[in-house]
Amino acid sequence: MVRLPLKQLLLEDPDKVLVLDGGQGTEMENRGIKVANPVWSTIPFVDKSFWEDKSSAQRRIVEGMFDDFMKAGAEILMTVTYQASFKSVSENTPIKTLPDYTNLLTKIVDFSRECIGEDNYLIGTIGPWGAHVCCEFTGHYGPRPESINYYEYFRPQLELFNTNDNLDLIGFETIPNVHELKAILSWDERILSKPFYIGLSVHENGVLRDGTTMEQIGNIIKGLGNRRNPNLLLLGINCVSFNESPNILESLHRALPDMPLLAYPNSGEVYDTEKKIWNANSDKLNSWDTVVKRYIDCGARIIGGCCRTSPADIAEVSAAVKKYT
Ligand SMILES: C[S+](C)CC[C@H](N)C(=O)O
Ligand SMILES: N[C@@H](CCS)C(=O)O
Ligand SMILES: [Zn+2]
Repeated sequence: MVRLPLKQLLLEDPDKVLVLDGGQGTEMENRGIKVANPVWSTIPFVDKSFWEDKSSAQRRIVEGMFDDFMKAGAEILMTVTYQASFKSVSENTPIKTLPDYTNLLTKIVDFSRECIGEDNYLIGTIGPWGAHVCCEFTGHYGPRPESINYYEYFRPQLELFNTNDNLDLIGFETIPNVHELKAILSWDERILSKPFYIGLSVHENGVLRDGTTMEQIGNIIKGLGNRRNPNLLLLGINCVSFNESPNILESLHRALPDMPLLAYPNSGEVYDTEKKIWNANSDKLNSWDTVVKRYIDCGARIIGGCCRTSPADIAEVSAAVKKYT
């Protein structure tokens, strides 16, 4: 293997900050793939022609997207599997059985590795339980969020990601609810046997979407003691307000000063879950240069962009990372 194992890289090179890619689902949409559907950005992979015709238009779009993020400086990239849980896929596409699902996910992971080559790192991304009911920006998980069987929901995707050597890291993204967070944190190395991170979905007022404070999250993690899964490499924020993201990351850093962090905010636009469109919010008060510096100052080791950020944004992230490391 050309690249060092990620855990080793983060430990042995404490000044290294990895540049992540940008918002894949929305970038695919910019390039002509209609992602407004129940499996969202997984949609092109469900079409047989994606695999049968290597020059299909959709395949070229996804390859072009990976290429442009790498040209912009990304050195750690994601599989497009945010809304590819077994539940989402089997309820909304012709892929109904576990073997067919496993086959699909394996093809997506292996294709992504081919796109990014052996030098770059690959993250197997897993959206939250709330993604399939579109409540990752509210955290409203119904009357008894503590009773949801999160493991059952994640297991098929997780088991495949654990064992596929093309993946360096598993990424739980946009987690908005503390019960879901606690469930993930309770899983030991038998369930999560590969390095992983958790990206929190945080309101612009600085609390998790369900109201949990960063201080409370810090206490939950500290309270794990020696039950903490050693594969938890990073904690951070994703798809959060661009303007507020440095303040939010700083509050997470105050709560957990020794924790390696990651940050990939969205463009600042706000998602309309009914119409599946993005609406302008407030003007950008900061530049990537400013936010990246503040992320690095509080211990960020992976920095990139989430929804509605493009290769042009990642080029700015990359320039700032070079400047401040
Ligand atoms: C991060 S959001 C834009 C993903 C899409 C959402 N869960 C939906 O289904 O519309
Ligand atoms: N990795 C996903 C995150 C959605 S919030 C994407 O970029 O589409
Ligand atoms: Zn996002």
